[in-house]
Amino acid sequence: MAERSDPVQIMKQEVGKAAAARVKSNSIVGLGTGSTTAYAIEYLGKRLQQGEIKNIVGIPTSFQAEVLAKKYGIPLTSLDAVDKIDIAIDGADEVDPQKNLIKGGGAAHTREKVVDSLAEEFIVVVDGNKLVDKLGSTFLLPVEVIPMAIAPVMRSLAKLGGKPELRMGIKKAGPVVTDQGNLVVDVKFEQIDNPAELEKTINNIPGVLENGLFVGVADVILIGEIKDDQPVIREM
Ligand SMILES: O=C[C@H](O)[C@H](O)[C@H](O)COP(=O)(O)O
Repeated sequence: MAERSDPVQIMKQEVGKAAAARVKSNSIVGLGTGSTTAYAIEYLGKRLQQGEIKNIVGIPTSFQAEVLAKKYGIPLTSLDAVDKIDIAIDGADEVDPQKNLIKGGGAAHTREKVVDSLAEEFIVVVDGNKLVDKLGSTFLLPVEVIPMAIAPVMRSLAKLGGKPELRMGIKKAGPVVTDQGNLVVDVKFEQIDNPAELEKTINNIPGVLENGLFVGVADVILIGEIKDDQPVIREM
């Protein structure tokens, strides 16, 4: 994990902690992916181990979430074994004033959308740098694509006005491969004026599994900020 004295890490840690503090005993918890949610998983595990809460089971949204849940002692289950998710905690790459999101910076948005959409309460944890007036202003839109369709899907995304780029691995030669064995295309759109429409349009391209627009899914946004050198949590 990154150095916790770094202001961004402090914001992520505090907001992760604040979200974990909202989980009640006897809950089925969707466990998101990414560096901010990692703190929430850590603190949730600590609350469970310290007996502050009991009878929690997690549904991981990625291999990363599964590994962290095991590390911090959170029992896991799957969607086959439950008929509801009480609360999900997950990060985001961008958040607009209507609580719409871009997710998928860690290539986990497909499973995240399944789990986060099923949750009765979906809490998003972000540091203040993730807030934008319009989605797409700072972050490329991730799209998960089945490998045999990569060329036609990239052409279709370009026809929609986007600039698609195949996401390449770091410390791995070749492209990023998702937990489902697919590829990720990151698309730059000049403006995303209608996220709901774009989400559906992209998902209608044959070969696209899911894109990172989360429209009308988030219930609460918890924002970690630093004010007067102190971390503060704001709710939207
Ligand atoms: O695929 C990854 C997820 O959507 C993450 O939740 C998102 O990228 C935010 O991650 P982080 O908290 O590391 O900025």
